[in-house]
Amino acid sequence: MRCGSVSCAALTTFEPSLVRNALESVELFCFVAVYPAYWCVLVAMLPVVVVHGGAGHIPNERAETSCTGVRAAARGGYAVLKGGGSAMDAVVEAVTLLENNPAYNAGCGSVLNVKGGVEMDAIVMDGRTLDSGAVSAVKRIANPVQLARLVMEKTSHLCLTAEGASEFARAMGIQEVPEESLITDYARMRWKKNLDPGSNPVECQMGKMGTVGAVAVDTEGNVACATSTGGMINKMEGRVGDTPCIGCGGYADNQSGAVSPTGHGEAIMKVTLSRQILFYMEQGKSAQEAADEGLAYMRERVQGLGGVVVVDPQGAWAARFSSRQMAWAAAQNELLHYGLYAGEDIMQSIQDPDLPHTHSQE
Ligand SMILES: NC(=O)C[C@H](N)C(=O)O
Repeated sequence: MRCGSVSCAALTTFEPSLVRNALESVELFCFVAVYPAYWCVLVAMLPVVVVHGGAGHIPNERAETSCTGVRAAARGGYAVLKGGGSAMDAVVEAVTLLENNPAYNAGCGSVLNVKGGVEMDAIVMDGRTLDSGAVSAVKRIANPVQLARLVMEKTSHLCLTAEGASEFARAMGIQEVPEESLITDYARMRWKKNLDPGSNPVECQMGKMGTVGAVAVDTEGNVACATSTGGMINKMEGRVGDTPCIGCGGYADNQSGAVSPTGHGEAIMKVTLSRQILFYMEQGKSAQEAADEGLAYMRERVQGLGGVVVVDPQGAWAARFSSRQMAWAAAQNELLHYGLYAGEDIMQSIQDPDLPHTHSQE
């Protein structure tokens, strides 16, 4: 398993927005002059965005594409944050980019249900207010994460499903797309393979997953999460997984942090993985420790595998998984970290990706 998590003990006593506002005053000018190290560390921690492209087994021929996509999504989310956007803006941007990328099981590229159709789930949550929005089993929508955000912002509900969600999308002016435009040759090939009497759908389900998600902290110290998925391959029609269920497929609270998970949805739901990890953080565990403990609990208690990206409000982050692989990327302090295999942490400059990449093993 791997993680990125920055130690910042001195920072935990500072409220980022207070410090930033005070910077305009002479007092803080003196403070920065006297304690430049504190200021440097604070500036280094926020903003941050961490994304994943699904836990599971990524075939060799798809590894590079998976890594390229998460790097692009982290860059996109980070650009939003650097431009003054909120954590919510950043996670929606990052997940939209991943939904539009056919390499992942979300939006275009979603896995097919047993009838060969696409039904998608998505959630967003805002750590400032605990507002959340989700959609489940939606069809013919290019970007379910954006629809989930509209559910949060424009309705008094937390989750809309199936036909009701489509009706709401139409009322919001979201164009439906042909179902075919969401289906890749790869998704169809896997669906067909799983219909073979000799196939092992359980093994396949535990294998190539590819749900996408993001967590972020903006310069104000606000956290948010977003997750989007086509679900589990050859699932029953109408199956709702963990993703749109608050506390399972994501959770964000400014008082503790934000989590976006991926993995076997039924297992994630049984242990309410996202909320459980934040509970561990509330008990004093770091993002990395809490992620590991949550994943270990899910493995021991319900034999579930998966992965998570986690942030705390100070900007410490973790990308951890109990599955064989998880494509992930994190952008912070003008550096992009990414990895796919256990223990991998490759770093490159955000501004200049052509500079040599640095490898560090845990
Ligand atoms: N790939 C995944 O992460 C699947 C998703 N958690 C689901 O069960 O719907």
